[in-house]
Amino acid sequence: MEDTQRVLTWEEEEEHAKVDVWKYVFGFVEIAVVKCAIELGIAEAIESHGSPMTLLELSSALSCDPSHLYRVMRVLVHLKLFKEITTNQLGSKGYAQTPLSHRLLKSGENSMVALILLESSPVMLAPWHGLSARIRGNISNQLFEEVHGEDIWSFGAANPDHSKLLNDAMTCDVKAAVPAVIKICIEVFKGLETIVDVGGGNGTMLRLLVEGCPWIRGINFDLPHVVSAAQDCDRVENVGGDMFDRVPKADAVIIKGVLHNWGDDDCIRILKKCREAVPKDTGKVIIIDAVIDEKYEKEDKKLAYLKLMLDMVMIAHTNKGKERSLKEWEYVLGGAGFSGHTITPVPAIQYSVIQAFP
Ligand SMILES: C[S@@+](CC[C@H](N)C(=O)[O-])C[C@H]1O[C@@H](n2cnc3c(N)ncnc32)[C@H](O)[C@@H]1O
Repeated sequence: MEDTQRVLTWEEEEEHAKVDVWKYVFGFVEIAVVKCAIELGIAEAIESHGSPMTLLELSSALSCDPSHLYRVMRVLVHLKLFKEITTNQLGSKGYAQTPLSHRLLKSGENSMVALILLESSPVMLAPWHGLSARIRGNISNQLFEEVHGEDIWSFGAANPDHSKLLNDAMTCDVKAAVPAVIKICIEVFKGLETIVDVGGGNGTMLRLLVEGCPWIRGINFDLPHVVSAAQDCDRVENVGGDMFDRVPKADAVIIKGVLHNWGDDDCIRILKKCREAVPKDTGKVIIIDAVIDEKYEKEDKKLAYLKLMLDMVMIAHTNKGKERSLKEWEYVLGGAGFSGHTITPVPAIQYSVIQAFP
């Protein structure tokens, strides 16, 4: 995509830098204020009120001190999470929802609450303090393990509340991604009678998939402690196990947001198990993950940045996980013995659909 913006002079950049650097001083404040909004239930209060709320209405509904709430709302309005609109001819103002604040509702198809609460939890924030030590190689363990004494999946097995938050957080992402995938890639699922979702978490992806493609039956496959808390759903069977040992057989495997948690060697091991689980002549493995466009040619800048942030998250929270470029995907797919693949970027989200053929 051609960049039509004029290149700034050093002096102009210097002027911007004076203000821009504060983003790195107080960047965490945005997350803290959004977390505060979620915990106070601001979006719920305005939603159940049914129309814009004045400061006094909102502070009384939330049992908050109006002067403090006013300051929080001033930031949230500045961030365009909520908007302040004139509600009558006398010029009274009220706070109203936006598409972003709808994502701060605890329930609902667009909710991102669990994901925000997970990533801003003390458990997930703690490893970030060791990022430079990890990059220098002063910490050989994964950062998460260094801080919590075990990897993220064992930690989840021992801490059911954290495991639930993690699975609920993944559900937020699935609800945003799967309808977009089905819309652009319905052909991928035609002709499949059975599909196994490897690392399928609480089964939300398969629920949405069998709803969108009613000809499919699914197997939700994940670690035993994860599937034991999975939801029951018609035409979906929950199976516990370890993807490094075996993957249940089906016409196709789908695997979303799992391979980026692992280094190349582990990825190849997982992909080999996936390849062995599907018929050699008609089967396929459908990978839903990010593909980093290293040339930044055709990409939306916000999505490109999101993928780079996700890549940092992989360093903080996994051992050798990473977001992969096209070449890196080709390497692991080739290493796992696939004969060919196609890649379809899904518009407006960070993922591509990679179909790999045995
Ligand atoms: C980042 S989550 C992705 C969940 C879901 N696919 C999604 O996209 O929302 C990774 C999943 O891999 C599962 N997992 C980790 N190790 C596993 C293993 N050895 N065998 C099966 N599943 C595993 C985790 O329990 C978790 O549900």
